[in-house]
Amino acid sequence: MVGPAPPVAATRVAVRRMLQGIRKDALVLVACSGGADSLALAAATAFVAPRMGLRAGLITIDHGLQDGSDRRAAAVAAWGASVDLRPSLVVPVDVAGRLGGPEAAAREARYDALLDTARAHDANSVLLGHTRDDQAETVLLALARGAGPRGMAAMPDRRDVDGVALLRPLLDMSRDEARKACAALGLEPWEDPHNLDPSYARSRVRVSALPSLVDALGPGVVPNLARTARLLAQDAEALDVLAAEELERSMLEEGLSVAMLEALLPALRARALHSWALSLGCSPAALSHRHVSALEALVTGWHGQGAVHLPGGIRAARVSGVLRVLTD
Ligand SMILES: Nc1ncnc2c1ncn2[C@@H]1O[C@H](COP(=O)(O)OP(=O)(O)OP(=O)(O)O)[C@@H](O)[C@H]1O
Repeated sequence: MVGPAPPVAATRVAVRRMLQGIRKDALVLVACSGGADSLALAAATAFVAPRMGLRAGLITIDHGLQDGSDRRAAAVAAWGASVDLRPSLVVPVDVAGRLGGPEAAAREARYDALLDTARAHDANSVLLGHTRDDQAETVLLALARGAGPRGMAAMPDRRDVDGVALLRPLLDMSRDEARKACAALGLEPWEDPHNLDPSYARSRVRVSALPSLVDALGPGVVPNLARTARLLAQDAEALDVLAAEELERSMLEEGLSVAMLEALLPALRARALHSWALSLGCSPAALSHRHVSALEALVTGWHGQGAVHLPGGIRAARVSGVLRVLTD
């Protein structure tokens, strides 16, 4: 008997590994845009899940940003149903009115919709098709933007958000393998025109910056960037735990103790202030390192007495030795 083509087998092994340990009675949803990565992922899940006694469905988000996006989403969902991924759902989202740039807004709307839909269908996990190439691109982009270790830290292969696990089985695979898996299965992935549109920084990284680095330094660049991202994620996790403890210690009834924050190592201080801003209700997509730097300047006294404007109309100021939110 002839087995599946190697890239198809690799996607199935990756999905099987990820799904081990998933509760049998719950539903698994594959987030599928119709692109090569998530199509290969969905095909592997359709094959593997029933053999593991799991129920698997598909969800495709219609961001409504391109003409015909509703028809494409319907076609993806129809394909899902045809391979017995059920339910196979189209979920439209409203990207307008979200904070941040268009990419960040679409991402935030997408994740909200994925998590809400998972909860509504009693799914305990959502599978995402990110690959090693996505990791490498993210690191490079974050490096170029000066985002710091937090921005360069790898996407984890598992993240739990209020009872729903976001799982990324293909993180050790390349995009090329995903494409080959689709080709071997006779699937025709959709090419998102945004992925090639040079007005998006991520597209420029994907189409020219990363390939130039590979040309100059060899193919090891992509896995090495992905490895860097994993190492940074480990460091970031450790620092986040320490920063959370320091933030708690700095919390006084009237606000955050400036003296306590001032005594912290800069890496912990920046993280503690970032978490504080999030706890005030700032959207993660809109909160940038500039906001955190401005808060740090307040703490270290470089900002004078003025208030710092945070996303969402929140104003923070240093008043009598504490940082606190100003209300109008
Ligand atoms: N419109 C969508 N509907 C459902 N899931 C999506 C959608 N867009 C992205 N995703 C999920 O998020 C993952 C990452 O998407 P992103 O757009 O960052 O990467 P991509 O390389 O273009 O992915 P793909 O080739 O799978 O579309 C996808 O693999 C998929 O699991």
